[in-house]
Amino acid sequence: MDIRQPIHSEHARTLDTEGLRRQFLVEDLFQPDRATLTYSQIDRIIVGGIMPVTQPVTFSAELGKHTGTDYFLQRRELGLINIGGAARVFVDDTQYEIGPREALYIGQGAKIVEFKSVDGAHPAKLYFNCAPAHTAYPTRKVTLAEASPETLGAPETSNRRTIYKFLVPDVLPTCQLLMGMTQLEPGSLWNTMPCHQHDRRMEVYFYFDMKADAVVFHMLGEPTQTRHLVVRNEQAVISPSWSIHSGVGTQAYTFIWGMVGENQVFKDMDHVPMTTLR
Ligand SMILES: O=C[C@H](O)[C@@H](O)CC(=O)C(=O)O
Ligand SMILES: [Zn+2]
Repeated sequence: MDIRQPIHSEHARTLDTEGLRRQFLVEDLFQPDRATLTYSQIDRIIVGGIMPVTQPVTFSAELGKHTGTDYFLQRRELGLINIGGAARVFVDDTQYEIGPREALYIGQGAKIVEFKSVDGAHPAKLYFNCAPAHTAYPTRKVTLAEASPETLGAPETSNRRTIYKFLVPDVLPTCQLLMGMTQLEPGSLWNTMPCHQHDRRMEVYFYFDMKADAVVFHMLGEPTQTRHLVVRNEQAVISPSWSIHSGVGTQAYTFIWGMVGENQVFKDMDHVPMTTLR
């Protein structure tokens, strides 16, 4: 488990490229036959990836040591979106078929969780966010069609994109986790500009669908103290509540966003006027 401490905005201002990457960037999310986990002490979100190739993957009993519980999800909920080949997920006594671009919400208290690829030659890639939870809401699969798609932006501003809201209160109840996927149209490069903050929630962006030589310049920092990270395919960025989160790619890309914190109101954003940015 990679542990990331919370970070004050005044500290973040002083960092160079390597320092910013160490604090905010999550790399190597998908490793064969194991789960990778990055634990941020900001709202205690865990960001990770699971890629079963030759054998099933489970959450090891040792994870309970990190969470101080008998088993990993005893006091946590988990949301995942599959960006790879078809997956089969076992949650206690139930089996779920999670196809490409489908999501699964696993409610608090799930004891035995196992992840398999249907075909190891086209392995599943399960990107997940996991957060502390206070009650057990039902485990449920959510398809792309159920994710209430919303298309925003325009070709003139290079930000035409569709937001699929998978885990939001309109679709299903969760304790605090919100998750969705935003897909850019070919030729569109910008996400989330004009940008925003939400003091009440932290957020994590995970970029994918990118060629090996493509990059996204991900913008972070306070609106008057912006910085950037060069992000490559299948890497994630942790965004504290005080930070903007927006990006521009060298080609179109897709990203998964996940939020935890005070409320679950997707539209509750503090929009940053373009004239404020520095
Ligand atoms: O708080 C909401 C999140 O930042 C994202 O949903 C924004 C996003 O997907 C986009 O504008 O493309
Ligand atoms: Zn946001």
